[in-house]
Amino acid sequence: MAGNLTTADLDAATEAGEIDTVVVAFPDAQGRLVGKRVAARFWRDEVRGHGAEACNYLLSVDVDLNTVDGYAMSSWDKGYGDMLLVPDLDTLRRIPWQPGTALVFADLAWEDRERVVQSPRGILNAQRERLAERGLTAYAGTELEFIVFDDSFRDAWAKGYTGLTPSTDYNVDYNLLATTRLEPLLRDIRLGMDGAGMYCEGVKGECNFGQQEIAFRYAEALETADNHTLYKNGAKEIADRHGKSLTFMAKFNEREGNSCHIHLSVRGDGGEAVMAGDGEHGFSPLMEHWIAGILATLREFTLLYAPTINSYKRYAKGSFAPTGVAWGVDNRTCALRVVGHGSSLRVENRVPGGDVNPYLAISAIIAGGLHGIENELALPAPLTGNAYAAGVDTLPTTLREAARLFSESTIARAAFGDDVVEHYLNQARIEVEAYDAAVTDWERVRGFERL
Ligand SMILES: NC(=O)CC[C@H](N)C(=O)O
Repeated sequence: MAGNLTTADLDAATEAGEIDTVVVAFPDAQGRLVGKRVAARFWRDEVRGHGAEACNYLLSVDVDLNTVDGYAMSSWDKGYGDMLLVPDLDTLRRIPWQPGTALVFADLAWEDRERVVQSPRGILNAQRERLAERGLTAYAGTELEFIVFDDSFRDAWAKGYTGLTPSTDYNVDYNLLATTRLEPLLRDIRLGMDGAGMYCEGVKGECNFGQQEIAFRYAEALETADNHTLYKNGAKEIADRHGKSLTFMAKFNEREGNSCHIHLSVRGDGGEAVMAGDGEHGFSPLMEHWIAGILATLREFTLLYAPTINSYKRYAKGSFAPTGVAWGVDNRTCALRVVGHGSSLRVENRVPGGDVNPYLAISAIIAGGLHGIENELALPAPLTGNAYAAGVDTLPTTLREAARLFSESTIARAAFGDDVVEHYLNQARIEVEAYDAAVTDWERVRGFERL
């Protein structure tokens, strides 16, 4: 079970007055946690059995919750009606950093209980089902980096996010001195997440000023995506209480960006390892096809790994973020880095940044891997040495290019369906148009006096 509360536990905690609020949550199209807080007695009497409702515009608004055109599932013409939030009771958990609170994830359905296919959980469930048809299960771990600032979120907003003070004054990769100053916050986040049913492995400093990475143990793919979403929300809530702010944006400044490397392996129905074998590098044929499929779809699926304008700023040579389509064995310059042995053998996909929607990125990895298996794709030779200088195909360098590649992908349409492809193409189109219309600080600094 993914959460740490049974419905009976929750009823008992409600009866004892320990829990009074249940958050009914789901990831939106940007991968943000949204939903409602309901009274625990109302949860017990109504929501647990019948679900709750939310406006269907929540999957088709921009970051700022503006209603925007072009979405088939929801529009002014369709009246912006409701979707049903169907609680996934396996995800029920305590939220220790909020008093008297529990949380449950919900799947999104229409009134007739049909899946909302464009919903991130729905998309991942569809890919999990494709794997299950082959007797396979995916296990994933997501490694989110973030930067901590001494400014509160509200002060940072008021300053337009300029002139912020990072919580350390220098590169803190593996640092155990300056990062100690952050321990009260980092420890609260780690213990909070443990109390919400996650297995926190630890924290380490990273290269940018104030940059950190908290690691969690891998879990079944849906559980990991849910935990990732809750953790991002919770880390910000806990930072807020400490009067600090933190960001997962892919590239905050011109130094190192925030990655979200995704480690993923598949196993058989009985939990047995299927990726290790007698082939070259200790791979099974399935593993060879799997990597080949992820590699072959890397460019056309980049939209699902890198969903914002900002995502593409991270792909800088020599930054530890990838720029080229290559795989290697324990090679951090490659987009795909193979690590582990035996049952821990896995592919680390280094393309996603901290702004990724994990449900979509994990779905892309599974769909890519299945494409490789179904077509028995041959694995190219691994890249040894510096992938930045290897002259390999490059990842798309803009959201516009990634959207074009995704729109032309017959593999994406076969794997996800046209409804899903069109939905996320529209999201990209809206984002590109908003960016094209914005005049930025960079332009003013270059042009105001000197041009
Ligand atoms: N730990 C690392 O490999 C650093 C990753 C780097 N911060 C990125 O954005 O990809």
